[in-house]
Amino acid sequence: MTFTEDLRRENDDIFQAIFNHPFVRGLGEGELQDDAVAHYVKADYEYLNTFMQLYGTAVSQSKKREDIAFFQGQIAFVLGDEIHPHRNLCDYIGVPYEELKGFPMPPTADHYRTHMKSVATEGLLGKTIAAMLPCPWTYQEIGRELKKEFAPETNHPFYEWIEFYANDSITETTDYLLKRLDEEAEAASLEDRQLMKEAFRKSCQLEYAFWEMSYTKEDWPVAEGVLK
Ligand SMILES: Cc1ncc(C[n+]2csc(CCO)c2C)c(N)n1
Repeated sequence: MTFTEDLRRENDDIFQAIFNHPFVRGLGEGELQDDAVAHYVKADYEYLNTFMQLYGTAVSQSKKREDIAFFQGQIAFVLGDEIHPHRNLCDYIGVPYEELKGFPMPPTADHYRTHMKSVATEGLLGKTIAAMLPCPWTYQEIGRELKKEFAPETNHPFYEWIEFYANDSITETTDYLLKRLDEEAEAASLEDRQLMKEAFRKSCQLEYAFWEMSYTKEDWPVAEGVLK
C-alpha cells in the first residue's frame, strides 16, 4: 500500500463525515440557506488567496522544474477557474461576487490558513503538500459522490459547482499531488513521515470544520474580526 493509500484509509472517517455534512448534502439536494452560502463564499475567497500563497511557498521549496511548472499552473487555475464554483454560489443567492470579497476569515478558516502556513514554514516540500492535499482531494471526492448520487441536470442550482469538482482538472491536480507526496514520503525520515500524516489529518479535520463553520455561520465572539 502506498503512503497516500494509507492516508486515505486512515482518514476515511473524516471523508465520510464530510460527504454527510448538511452543507454538502444541501449542495446535492439543491437547497441551502442564502446566508450560509454567503458565509462560505466570503471565507473561501480569502482561503483561496492563502492557497495561492502556499503554491508560491511550494515553488520556493521545489528542486524540479516540473514541480515549479505545476505549482505556478495551479495559481493560474485558482485565479482563472476556481471562480466558477464561487460564481455559481453567488448566482444562487443573487449577490454579486464583488460584494463577498475582502471579509475577515471566521475563526475556523483562520485556523486552517494558519495550520497550512505553519506546516509550510518548516521548509519541507512533502509536508507542505501533505497540508495542502485535503483541499483538492476532498472536493474531488465530494464532486464525484454528489454527481453519482444526485445525477444533477443543467437546471440543478448547483450543477456547475458539482460538475466543476467532479471534473478531470481537479483529478489531475489531486493525482499530481498524490504522486509527489508518495515520492517525498518515500525519501523522508520516519519522523517526517509521521509529521506529514499529522499535517494531512489536521487539514482533513479543518475541511470538515470549514463546512460546519459555513453552515452555522460561525464568527468571532465580539463584533468584527480582522483581515490578516
Ligand atoms: C476550504 C476549501 N477547500 C477546498 C477548496 C477547493 N479548492 C480550492 S484550491 C483547489 C486546488 C487548486 O489547485 C481546490 C480544489 C475550496 N474552494 N475551499
